[in-house]
Amino acid sequence: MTNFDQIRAIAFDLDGTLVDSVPDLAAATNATLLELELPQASEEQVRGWVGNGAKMLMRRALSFALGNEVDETRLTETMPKFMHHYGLFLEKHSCLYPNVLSTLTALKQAGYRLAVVTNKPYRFTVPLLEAFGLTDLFDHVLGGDSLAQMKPDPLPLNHLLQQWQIKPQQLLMIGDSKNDILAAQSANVAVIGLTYGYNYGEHISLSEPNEVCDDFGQIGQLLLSK
Ligand SMILES: O=C(O)COP(=O)(O)O
Ligand SMILES: [Mg+2]
Repeated sequence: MTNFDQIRAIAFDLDGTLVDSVPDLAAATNATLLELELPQASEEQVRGWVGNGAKMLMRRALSFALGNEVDETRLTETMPKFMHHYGLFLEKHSCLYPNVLSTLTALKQAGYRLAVVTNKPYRFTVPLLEAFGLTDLFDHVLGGDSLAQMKPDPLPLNHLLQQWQIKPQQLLMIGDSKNDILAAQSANVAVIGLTYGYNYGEHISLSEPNEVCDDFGQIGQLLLSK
């Protein structure tokens, strides 16, 4: 088992890790497609499109609905529609995964510094955390548009290392997608992969995280049972 003794700070992914947000992402995607008079997508399809931010989600949705590569102008015109619809849904059908609140609270109480590093646009990230009572747990919140690059680029994690003035071996990333694992590996940061989230239908162990967990509560067991 990986030794996490040096870890002082933890960066959490959001969608598919803390919050099951696909029902609302699917509702907003379909509201957008409906407005464009395009065919609807299933929740299962949308689940496979989440992971690289809102623009990539709409690129994949339009490409499905139109049956071809998406014209950039059309995508640019569609984004405000999606952002409007998602802002209306946001947390309506979303929920926290089991053991998230209790584990985050225990980690915070144990002295770990916590951050959110998501590819979701920042403007949706903050109200979503607020809706689930998580805001006060995190010292830093980085959205997909907070910096010049999003995961799988290591920039958000390198940014945290700088903000917190800690070494890569003191930071741990926790996420459900290969984008989280790749970002951590590129930043030389240890990473735990979760099996219950969204990873394009691929098992997270294929990305070779340091540990794999099926339940968020197991993170507490790995980091608090000393
Ligand atoms: O919004 C997305 O595409 C994914 O967001 P995540 O990075 O929190 O999983
Ligand atoms: Mg995720």
